[in-house]
Amino acid sequence: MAIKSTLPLYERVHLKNSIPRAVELLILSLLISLLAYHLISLKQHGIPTLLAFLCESCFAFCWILVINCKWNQVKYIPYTDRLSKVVSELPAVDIFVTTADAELEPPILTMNTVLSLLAVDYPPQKLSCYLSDDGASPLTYYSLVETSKFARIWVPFCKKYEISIRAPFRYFSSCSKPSEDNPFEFRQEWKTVKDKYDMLCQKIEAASQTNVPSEVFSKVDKKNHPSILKVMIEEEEGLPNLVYISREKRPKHPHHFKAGAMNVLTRVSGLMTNAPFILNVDCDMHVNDPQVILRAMCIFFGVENEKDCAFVQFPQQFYDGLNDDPFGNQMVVLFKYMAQGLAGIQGPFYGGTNCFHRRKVIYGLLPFHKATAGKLTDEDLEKRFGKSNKLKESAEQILSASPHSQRQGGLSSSVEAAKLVAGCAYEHDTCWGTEVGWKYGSATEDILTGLGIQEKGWRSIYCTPDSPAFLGCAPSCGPSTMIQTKRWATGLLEILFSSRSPIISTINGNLQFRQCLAYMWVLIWGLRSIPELVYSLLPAYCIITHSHFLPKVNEPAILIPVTICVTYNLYTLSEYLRIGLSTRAWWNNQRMARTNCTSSWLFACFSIFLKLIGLSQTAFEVTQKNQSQDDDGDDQKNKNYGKFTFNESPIFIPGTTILLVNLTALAVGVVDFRHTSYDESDVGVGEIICCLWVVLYFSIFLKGLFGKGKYGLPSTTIFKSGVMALCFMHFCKWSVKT
Ligand SMILES: O=c1ccn([C@@H]2O[C@H](COP(=O)(O)OP(=O)(O)O[C@H]3O[C@H](CO)[C@@H](O)[C@H](O)[C@H]3O)[C@@H](O)[C@H]2O)c(=O)[nH]1
Ligand SMILES: [Mn+2]
Repeated sequence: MAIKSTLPLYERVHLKNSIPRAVELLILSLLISLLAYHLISLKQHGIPTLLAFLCESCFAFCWILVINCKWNQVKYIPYTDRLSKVVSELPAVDIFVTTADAELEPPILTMNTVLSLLAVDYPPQKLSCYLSDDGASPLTYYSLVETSKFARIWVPFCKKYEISIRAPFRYFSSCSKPSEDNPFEFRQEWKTVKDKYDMLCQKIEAASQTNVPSEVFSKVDKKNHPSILKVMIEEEEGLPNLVYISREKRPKHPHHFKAGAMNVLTRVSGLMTNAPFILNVDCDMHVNDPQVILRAMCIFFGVENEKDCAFVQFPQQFYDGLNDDPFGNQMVVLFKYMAQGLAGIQGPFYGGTNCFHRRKVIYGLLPFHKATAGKLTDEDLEKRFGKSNKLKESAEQILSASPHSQRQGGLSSSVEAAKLVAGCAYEHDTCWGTEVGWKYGSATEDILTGLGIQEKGWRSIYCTPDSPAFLGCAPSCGPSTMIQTKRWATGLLEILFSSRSPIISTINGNLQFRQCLAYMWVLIWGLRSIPELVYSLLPAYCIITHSHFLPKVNEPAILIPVTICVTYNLYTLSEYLRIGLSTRAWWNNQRMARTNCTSSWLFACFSIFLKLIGLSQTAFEVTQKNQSQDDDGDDQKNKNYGKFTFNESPIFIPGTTILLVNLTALAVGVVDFRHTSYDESDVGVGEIICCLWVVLYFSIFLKGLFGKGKYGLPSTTIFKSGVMALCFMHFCKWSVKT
């Protein structure tokens, strides 16, 4: 028995990566040689070389950050079968789901997420699921009422037959009919459950067409309403608790978007169930692996030192992803190598969803303080957590790590107190949003909150079971992809330029130096747009002005950029091929990376600039979540499957401009080439090839020039870009004269 209990609950495996490391260092040394070459030839070539030198210095710096992130690849493997031998009683877990807009986030998706959570393999009496609805939508409310009824047959069905997929829409689409080999009883029940699920879908669909009748929602304005709170399932045999919350909103009070919603969820659940662990997911992220909570518990209970695991982050993966990831938003490679590398430093960043937290960490506990409550007076508690006595009590319980005492009365008895802590004035003069809970001040509240945890010295753990733990949807058209990446880059810059930047945390706090570099890698996304923009115009500039930034083809130094280009592309390609992705996916992602960088990230820079000079505020634009691409006919659909779409947004101007400039430069280059013999020509072959390469990278826009409808660039965008391109040409001419 003694032997059994010493079996570890998880294993930490170092993955061998000597070859990638060697290639990374090779690329770095080549970059340094290129810089040296530019430095030497600075006098001879002037401005273009200087610009190239500056841009390449930025690229080299980013590359160092990348190498740092990827250096130690680590994987965690939890052993759920050992859990019951080590942990006699599983702890309670409060689950938070956030939704904000019933149109962009169809309630049926949210309901599937909720159902998949209610049906996980974990003692149901230990689970409570809280849905926060920032849209205060009667439809979402109604859907949840109906879902709670359906849950009463769905959950027992899943458990009885050990159904492997517990989001009904995924289950029924993967299994359209049980085979005849199944027992009669199962087939019968399957039919009933399927009929009930279809009915649920129909009801929600019908309700979305009409105004939903509801006594709770008479005259609710979603931007101006009191807290709405309803316990839908309470301590029922075999079912977790289920609670609906729509926090109070008033026009004059900032609501802090998702972070605000998370803090309300934390307080309300603190009053009602106060579980020591919290799982949070976005409304589109359903559970794909029913054992996921058990896996997380293996890690929480398996770590020798609590400090090593503030939170357990699972990767974001997506279902029904378009083939070969045309929009570059499935981020498979990113999650694989980057997050796995972070796992080898101080742990992964918090990703905002698919993450298990310790409640006490969210409450701001320091890792080396096992319990602080002894030292906290009532006044301290009030300053941190606000006026609610019940909340103060519950927080004290969490911070003092006193054994979980039985709640007085059920959830329903806390409804009034809970409405109070869900009020928009509750956080006044408290630490919510600063030292307690999810942090305010960035559109990427996840990174900011995770940084706040890690700077205290906590570590985190990245868990990647073979079958995806959670699955969600990725944006399915051009504009929403761009808006999402713009929001991320904006939020990240907000952190970089705030007093909470990781540099300060490393100097004053307990953030490890290498972790700080890792944060820098992600925080500077927006800034990278500037050197990339310059670099994508540089070859064109050189061709038009008959200057050079690359060595001539007959100089031996030309081998440096050529080798960088070949090695870098083979290296990134191998990352895709090693995990079974296609060459096409690699190319699509490279292309999107350039597009995102010079468009969305550039706009992020603009919006941060406007914010810094006090002209505007940043907001959280919710991503559209439905997979159906469009309402065109079926044939049409197949032909346009995965094709990039555009709209009037100015975000498409930089990409179009870059394309137009490079096309013009190519034309100029070809003409020049034909009018002069090779030897006397100033046109650099290297520059021409670069121009071509840029055109290939921006081929999305090339297609957009000729596309029809939403697959084409709007004529106003083309016109504006044309004007910008002309200005650039003018600038080139002017710069030669002076
Ligand atoms: O005012 C708001 C805005 C958003 N949300 C919710 O926040 C979640 C994430 O929003 P989404 O539009 O899906 O953004 P994504 O860019 O897909 O989200 C990623 O990036 C966010 C940070 O930018 C993280 O918070 C998310 O967890 C992460 O999945 C969704 O459940 C929303 O319902 C709210 O509850 N209230
Ligand atoms: Mn999302």
